[in-house]
Amino acid sequence: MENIIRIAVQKSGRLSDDSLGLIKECGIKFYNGTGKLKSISTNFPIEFLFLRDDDIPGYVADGVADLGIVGENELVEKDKKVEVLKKLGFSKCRLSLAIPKSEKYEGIRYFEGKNIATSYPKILGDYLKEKGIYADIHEISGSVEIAPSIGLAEGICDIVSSGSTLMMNGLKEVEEIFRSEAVLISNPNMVVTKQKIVEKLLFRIDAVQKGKSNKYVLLNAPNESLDKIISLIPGMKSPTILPLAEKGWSSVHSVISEEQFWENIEGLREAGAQGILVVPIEKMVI
Ligand SMILES: Nc1ncnc2c1ncn2[C@@H]1O[C@H](COP(=O)(O)OP(=O)(O)OP(=O)(O)O)[C@@H](O)[C@H]1O
Ligand SMILES: O=P(O)(O)OC[C@H]1O[C@H](OP(=O)(O)OP(=O)(O)O)[C@H](O)[C@@H]1O
Ligand SMILES: [Mg+2]
Repeated sequence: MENIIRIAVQKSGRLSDDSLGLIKECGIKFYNGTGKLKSISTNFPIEFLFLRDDDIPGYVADGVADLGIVGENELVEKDKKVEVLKKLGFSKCRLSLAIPKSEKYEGIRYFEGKNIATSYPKILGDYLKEKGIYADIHEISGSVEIAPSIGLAEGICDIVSSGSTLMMNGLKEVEEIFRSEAVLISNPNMVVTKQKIVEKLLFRIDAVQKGKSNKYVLLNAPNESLDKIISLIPGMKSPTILPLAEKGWSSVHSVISEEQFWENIEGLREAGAQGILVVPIEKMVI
C-alpha cells in the first residue's frame, strides 16, 4: 500500500463536517454512508478511516494512518510523535478552567488543594505544575460540565466555544489555559511515494484556503484615479484594467484579502471608485 495514503478523520462530532468538507473542496470524491468505517476515494489515491478523535494521534504515530485531522487539544493531550503539517482554521475553541458562578475567584491559587474534573489531565497537569498549584485532577471522559453540580469536583477544565454549555450548567470561565483549532497531522516516517501524494494534497488544501481568505474585486474608476486605486488593491501580480464604454473610465479587477478589503474600502471610495463588487474565490494558486 505504498501508492495510496490513509487519512484518519473523526467519524462523527465537532470535526467531522469541516474535515470532510475540506477534502471535498479539494476535489476528492468518496462515499461515507452511515456506519461506514473505511472508504477509498474514486479519484485520488487516499483511503479514509472514520474514527473517534481520541484515537487519531495514536493511529498516525503508529503509522496505521499516514495523516489525520484532529484538534490541537487532543493532539497535545495524547502527546504522540506526529508532525503538524497545517493549521486548518476550523473547530476553534479553548480549554478553560471554570467554577460555579456563585464562587468568588481572585486568581489561580483558588485551585490549590481543589478537585478538578477534566478529560485533559495532561494539559491541565502541565499547566498547574507551571503555575505551582497542587490540585487533585479527576479524569472523566465526557459531560464534564455537570461535575460540580453533582458533587464530583469543585471545578472543571473543559472545552469552551460560545460559553453556553458553561452558562447552562451554572459555571463561569476563570482561566483560559489552551487555544485550539483543527490541524492536519502526519506520520513522520512516510515513504517517498506517500510523501509525494501528501504534497499533492497539501497543494490542493493550500489553494482552497487561499481562495477562502481572498476575494475577487471589480470596480469602476475614473482614469485619473487609477494609480491610487492600484496602490490600494495591487492584486496577485497587478490588477487587470479594462476601458469602459464611457470615456475616461476603466474597470479594475483585482484580488485582495477580505481583511485588506475592509481596511481599504474608504480609500477606494475617496479615490472615486464606483460599482464595487466583491466575489468569492473557489480556489487560488499563486
Ligand atoms: N464547541 C466547540 N466548538 C468548536 N470546536 C470544538 C467544540 N467542541 C469541541 N471542539 C473541537 O472538536 C474536537 C472534537 O469534539 P467532539 O465534541 O466531537 O469530541 P468527542 O465527543 O471527543 O468525539 P469522539 O466521539 O470522536 O471522541 C475537540 O477535541 C475540539 O478540538
Ligand atoms: O462553549 P460551547 O459553545 O457551549 O461549547 C462547548 C461544548 O462543546 C463541546 O461539547 P459538544 O457539544 O461537542 O458535545 P459532547 O460533550 O458530546 O462532545 C465541549 O465538550 C463543550 O461541552
Ligand atoms: Mg473524543
